[in-house]
Amino acid sequence: EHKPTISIVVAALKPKYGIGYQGKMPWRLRKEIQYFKNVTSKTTKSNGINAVIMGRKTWESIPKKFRPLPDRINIVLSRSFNNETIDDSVIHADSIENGLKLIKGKNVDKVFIIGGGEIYNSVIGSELVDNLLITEIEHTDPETVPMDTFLKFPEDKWVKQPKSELEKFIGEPVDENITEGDYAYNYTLWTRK
Ligand SMILES: NC(=O)C1=CN([C@@H]2O[C@H](COP(=O)(O)OP(=O)(O)OC[C@H]3O[C@@H](n4cnc5c(N)ncnc54)[C@H](OP(=O)(O)O)[C@@H]3O)[C@@H](O)[C@H]2O)C=CC1
Ligand SMILES: COc1ccc(Oc2cccc3nc(N)nc(N)c23)cc1
Repeated sequence: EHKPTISIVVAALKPKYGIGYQGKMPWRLRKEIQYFKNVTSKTTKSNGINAVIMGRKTWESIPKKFRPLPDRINIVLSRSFNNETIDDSVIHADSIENGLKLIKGKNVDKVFIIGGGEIYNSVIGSELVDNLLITEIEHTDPETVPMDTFLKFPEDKWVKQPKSELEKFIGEPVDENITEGDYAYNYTLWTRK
């Protein structure tokens, strides 16, 4: 069984890497949402499937009719969960390690940690995480964008890869310098130094 790569995938507003406000994302970037759906769903492994790992609060803020996120195994983390497989697409676990144990044998290709703030910041220091897929967002006046959740990642421990490496990881070309309203953003891949 090949060991799946584990990547954080997040959209963050520079320079403070803000990611949320009052339980929501402070922006709605249509092409960026498409990128997120495509990257986390696309698998190059024959009859493979990807898994997404999220915190209980992020799961609860997905409207019932839209969860689980389709075409991906959804692993939800809560300290009060027993480790159990709920159905073909949903797994409950009390840690990432225990969640990963429950997907063994399911032909999982890539694993993506999709939020939220507490999950990101509790795993970003862990050796478990191989890649950071950060959509780096810029704004004409970032201080005017309301934020209360920030990605705390040690920039000295990670190195931003060239776009060619990101495209290799995803398996297709990516746009650059995308603008939507007052936002401009680029997709990036970071690996450990
Ligand atoms: N910009 C972006 O790309 C994204 C931003 N976000 C933003 O993040 C915010 C939501 O994040 P947040 O409120 O922190 O909630 P999370 O989605 O991170 O969920 C937090 C819950 O996850 C569980 N949990 C956290 N750490 C662990 C751990 N180490 N082991 C087991 N369970 C754990 C706990 O559940 P319990 O309490 O049940 O024990 C905790 O209460 C929102 O603002 C959302 O918009 C979310 C996704 C993407
Ligand atoms: C409320 O549920 C969710 C909230 C956020 C979420 O993650 C995202 C949603 C939309 C776009 C996203 N873009 C990137 N780069 N990373 C994420 N994790 C995203 C996924 C589910």
